[in-house]
Amino acid sequence: MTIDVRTRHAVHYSQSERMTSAELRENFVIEDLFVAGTLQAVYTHYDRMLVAGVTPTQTSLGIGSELAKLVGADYLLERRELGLINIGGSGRVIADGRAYALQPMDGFYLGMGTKEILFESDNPAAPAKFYINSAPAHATFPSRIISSADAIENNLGDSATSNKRKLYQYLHPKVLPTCQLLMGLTRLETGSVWNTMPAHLHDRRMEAYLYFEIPENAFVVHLMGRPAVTNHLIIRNEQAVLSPPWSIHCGAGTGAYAFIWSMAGDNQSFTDMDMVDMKSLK
Ligand SMILES: O=C[C@H](O)[C@@H](O)CC(=O)C(=O)O
Ligand SMILES: [Zn+2]
Repeated sequence: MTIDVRTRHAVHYSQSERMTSAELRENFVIEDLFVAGTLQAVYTHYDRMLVAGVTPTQTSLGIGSELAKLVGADYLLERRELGLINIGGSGRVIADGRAYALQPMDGFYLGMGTKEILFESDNPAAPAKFYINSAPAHATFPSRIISSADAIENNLGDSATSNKRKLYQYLHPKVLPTCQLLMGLTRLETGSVWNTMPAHLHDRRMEAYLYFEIPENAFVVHLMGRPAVTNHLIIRNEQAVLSPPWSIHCGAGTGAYAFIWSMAGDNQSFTDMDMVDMKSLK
């Protein structure tokens, strides 16, 4: 199958707090997003966010009728917008006949109304890996590349607390208008391992994390749950985590790593976070 589509239902914390590790993974971890020559899609009921990984090799891969059917439209972006960041080799997106070349770590926004979408890699041996998020939209904003240089750089954390990191805002109101989607990339500095510490909540926006640049034997311990009832998820390279509105989302790696965070929901204010008192974590 070159296109695989799965659905994830929204989960109440009273259920997740009783789950085994395997059940938590089935509901909150996406293990195989980047499978050579395929499009892997997960339709979540958190703000109807669609999370997908596209890894084109010899031939192009397109967003076709399976995803249109999934959202009950003539084509996926009939009433949706799409954002992506390329975490693989160079490649391109062809949108309604127009080609957009994307280097590693380049981002891309496709506005509502785009009908035909194809993905290609320059070199099948080092394929592009397009990490995609799509959310419902109400207006058409211009499609455009957000190069890694266009993203807004923020310096966060401190090496003394092992959380020194650079956070790049790609899909952000200061960079370009979108309906819902916010998207960016955070990279830990060597020797730092903690992301999003101290942790926060934002009940009005869901969030997804795609962890990458994790060496083979390394991993990230991602923390989820209500602050007083946390669970952990062991995350390997290029696995994603769905973060429900009621959940903290932070983690520590066995070394440095990077991740793409993205959000959809009621506002686009990146700084709208309810900080959690770290003394309350259990
Ligand atoms: O709501 C914002 C998100 O949780 C992330 O952007 C946080 C993050 O990447 C970090 O602190 O490193
Ligand atoms: Zn957050």
